[in-house]
Amino acid sequence: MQFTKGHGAANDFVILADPDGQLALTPSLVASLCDRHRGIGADGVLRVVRTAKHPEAVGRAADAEWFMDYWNADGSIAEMCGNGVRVFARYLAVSGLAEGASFPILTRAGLVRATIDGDTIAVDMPAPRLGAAGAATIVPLTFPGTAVDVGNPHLVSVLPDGVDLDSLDLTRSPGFDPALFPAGVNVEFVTPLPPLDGFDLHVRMRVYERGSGETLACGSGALAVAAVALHDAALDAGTVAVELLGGRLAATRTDAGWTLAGPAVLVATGEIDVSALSTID
Ligand SMILES: N[C@H](CCC[C@H](N)C(=O)O)C(=O)O
Repeated sequence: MQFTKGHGAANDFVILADPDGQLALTPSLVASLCDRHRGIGADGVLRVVRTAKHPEAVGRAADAEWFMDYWNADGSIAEMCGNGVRVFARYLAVSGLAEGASFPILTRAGLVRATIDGDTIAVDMPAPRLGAAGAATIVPLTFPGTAVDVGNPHLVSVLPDGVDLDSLDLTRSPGFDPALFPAGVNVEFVTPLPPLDGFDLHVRMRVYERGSGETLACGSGALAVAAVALHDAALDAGTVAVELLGGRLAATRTDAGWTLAGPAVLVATGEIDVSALSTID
């Protein structure tokens, strides 16, 4: 089976071209592909399938030719992946499956439009919906967090003064109330940075992703963090520079909606011997 490897700000993905939806992807196969020692290694899998050929997307073919079937590294499925859909767009453009610099892509969280500008790919994203500030507490850190829905669930905690982002142990999932997030949640920790020319706000974040653990970048998480930062600054529009371990993403709100922009690059292609993948059950 052919694959392509790509990443957006070091949030990396195995891309599987499956235009007719023939691949029998399973949680076990996805987890094996994402295994960084026994498989290819990635934070997730992007399956490229024609909208008309995916059972979850039937009827939407008129909106977009391609559907992003996103899977987390543990084999779970997620509704949205902001870095993934940007890498997906790069793949469509490079492989000639999409024409022009701007085109629609269907995701489980709805339709997004990707716009390619050299090394940068921007996507319009679902408008983040904020829950009540402080309604969710991250334990045992006991930091208050704000739930943010970006099509997928996020819990954003602005660190108290004096708490160093690098001091957080994100080798395991931060605790949260499962009653608040029955399907799990991506947890972001954010701290302000000094102003940066060309941006209204400047922050730094780390993230423990649902289904993938700590990743070097999270696009939907950057949008969730930007939404909380703009809200806390009483700004109803603006561009937030979000520094992540893997690089910088820009999250912008205008009265037309929200966009996420940053690098998206394809680094390799190869052949998978599926029979040699140890299934991780
Ligand atoms: N782990 C996330 C999906 C990937 C999100 C992230 N990689 C991004 O770029 O948005 C979830 O289960 O909702």
